Amino acid sequence: MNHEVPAIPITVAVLFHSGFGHTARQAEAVRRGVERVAGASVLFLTSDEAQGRLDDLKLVDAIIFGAPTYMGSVSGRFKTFMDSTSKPYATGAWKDKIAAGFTNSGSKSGDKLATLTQFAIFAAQHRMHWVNLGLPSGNNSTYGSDHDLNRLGFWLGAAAQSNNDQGPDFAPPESDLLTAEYLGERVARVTQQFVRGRLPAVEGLLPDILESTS
Ligand SMILES: Cc1cc2nc3c(=O)[nH]c(=O)nc-3n(C[C@H](O)[C@H](O)[C@H](O)COP(=O)(O)O)c2cc1C
Repeated sequence: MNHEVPAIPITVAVLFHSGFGHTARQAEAVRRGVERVAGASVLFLTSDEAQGRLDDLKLVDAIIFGAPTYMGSVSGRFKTFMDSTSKPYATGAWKDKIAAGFTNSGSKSGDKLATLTQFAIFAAQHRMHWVNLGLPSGNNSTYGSDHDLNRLGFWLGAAAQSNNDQGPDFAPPESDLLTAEYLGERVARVTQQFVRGRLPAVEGLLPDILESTS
């Protein structure tokens, strides 16, 4: 029996800020990952645009948050967006949506974990379900390299690093963009599984699955 998740239509918002274009490259990679999944479409918004699109965000199934790490936290412009969401917070408009996050910074660590943690707490305050990166850490052995997926070794979300003297045409490197793509695809697949679980129309599938595993 085929256990592939059927192509359930879902919308995933990729919602990000980028001051100089590096995190925007990462956001585009997340978008490509989502779009690889049949049935998934993307609402691609900067955090400035998103402040005027809160009604549209009510309708999406998942939101992937992205920002550069500035001074050990999300950028100020992204925080302005966060603080503009008190209405969906109060009404529970994002409750039970899927959430995930990504960040990029100049240093290999750069305190990116603080930014990913900030996204996860923000999602929890909105009563969303956090999805982690789902990759083992790369580049942590004698046969590892900077070409590995998750070369920076984060689990909470996707991390990227852009050398401070390189523009967004050159940074972040391909491995970080592929890591971001992986996150986008993972979130889309998890979202489909979650949405499928709430669909009364597919209840009939359950006995088949139980039979084949018993
Ligand atoms: C105000 C400011 C604060 C920054 N703080 C950090 C930091 O805490 N850690 C770090 O590794 N890089 C830091 N950087 C470097 C940026 O994270 C890096 O240049 C990143 O690629 C910028 O992404 P963007 O082009 O999407 O804005 C900072 C840059 C700026 C402008």
